[in-house]
Formats: sequence, C-alpha cells, structure tokens
Amino acid sequence: MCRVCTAVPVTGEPHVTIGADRGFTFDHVFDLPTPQATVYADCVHNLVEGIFDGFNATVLAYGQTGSGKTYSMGTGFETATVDEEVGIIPRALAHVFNGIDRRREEAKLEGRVEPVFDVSVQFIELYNEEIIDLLTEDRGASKGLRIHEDHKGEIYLQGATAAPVKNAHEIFYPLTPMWKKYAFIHVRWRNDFPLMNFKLLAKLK
Ligand SMILES: Nc1ncnc2c1ncn2[C@@H]1O[C@H](COP(=O)(O)OP(=O)(O)OP(=O)(O)O)[C@@H](O)[C@H]1O
Repeated sequence: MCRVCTAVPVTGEPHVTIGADRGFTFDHVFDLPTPQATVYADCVHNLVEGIFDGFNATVLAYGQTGSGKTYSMGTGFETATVDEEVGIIPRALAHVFNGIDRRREEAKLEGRVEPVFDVSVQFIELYNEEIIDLLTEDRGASKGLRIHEDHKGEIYLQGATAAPVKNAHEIFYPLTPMWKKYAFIHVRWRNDFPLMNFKLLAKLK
C-alpha cells in the first residue's frame, strides 16, 4: 500500500505534516553544509542578547541518534577546533561574557554605576529518568534532585550544585566533560533583575 508520510504545503509555508495529522511549523531549516556561525546568528544570537533585557531563554537540541546534536551544540570545547566549527555552547558563553564586559565598559565610559553580574552554572544529566548532579562526586547526593516550576513560571533545579563562574575559561576547562550533558547557566544582573536564566540544554534524546 502506498500512502503519503510527509507533506509540505505547496504554498511554501514553513510547515510540515507527518503522517495523518501531526503538524509542525518551523522558522528555519539548515542543510548539512550550513556554517555553525549562521545557525548561531539565526537561532541563538537574539536569545542571548535578550537575557540582558531580562528575558529567559532556552536552547535545546532534540533528535535521533547521529542527527548532529553534539556537533551543533558542543563542538569546540574539548580540543582545538577551527573557528568555523565551534558550536552553540562555546559561542553562547563567549557572547554572555563579552556582553557583560561591554555593558560594564559602556557604563564606565558614560560615568554610570557599573552593573554587577553573577554567573553560575549547574550541570545535570538525565539518565533513566533519574537526575544526576554532575558537579558533585557523591552520586548519593543527587537523590532528591527535582526540576520545579515556581509561581512565576521559572524553571529551577532544586538541590543541584550551582558553581559561580567569572569567565568562559572557568567553565570550559574544569567542567569540560560535563558539556555533553545539560547545562543551566544563570546570569544574574544584580542591579536590575532578580534572576535571569539562560539555559543551554544539550543532548536530549
Ligand atoms: N552539520 C554537520 N556538519 C558536519 N558534520 C556533522 C554535522 N552534523 C553532524 N555531523 C557529524 O555527524 C556525526 C553524528 O553527529 P553527532 O554526534 O553530533 O550526533 P548526535 O545527535 O549527538 O548523536 P547521539 O544522539 O548518538 O549522541 C558526527 O561525526 C558529527 O561530526
């Protein structure tokens, strides 16, 4: 028997229907040769800029095995990689800390009080429905870890270690192996906002 599995509208709208009734709308489709910088510019750049205006952002990679989640999110933090191949997480980290430096510099030049930022990271792995805190050696300490939503709709990780970090270097090197898992990066702009969350979620299968 022959039947239509995937259908796209002839009008060129960014929509695809899988099977009988599962419809998905999308903003962009990137082909294999698309440079990492283009993916970042089109999908992530504005999200990171937005955290400085008080918005929360989440980036997550989802897809079947071998579809390129690690390549897109994580390339460039473990070994020397050519600039063009650097993935979303290292680009976002550089962007966050450059953005902090720029805002502090601008304030100084304009004679304003310099903003103070606190940045911390949490790393967890979801394995067999269990949440594991990757920043503690004591696996037993991970028991009771929960992901919650508070009354303002903020998602937070209860009980997971939060490590303060001052620059991207501090995140890359000691925590390198963790990047393959999940990273919650909290950027807190003390002067203005109570808490901004920027979440980079990788490797969700
Ligand atoms: N855009 C791309 N350009 C070049 N190579 C790519 C690209 N995307 C993925 N690859 C390569 O394809 C292979 C599989 O990609 P990757 O490991 O990122 O998949 P994955 O979705 O993380 O897989 P898994 O879920 O099994 O961990 C890797 O060798 C990766 O380098």
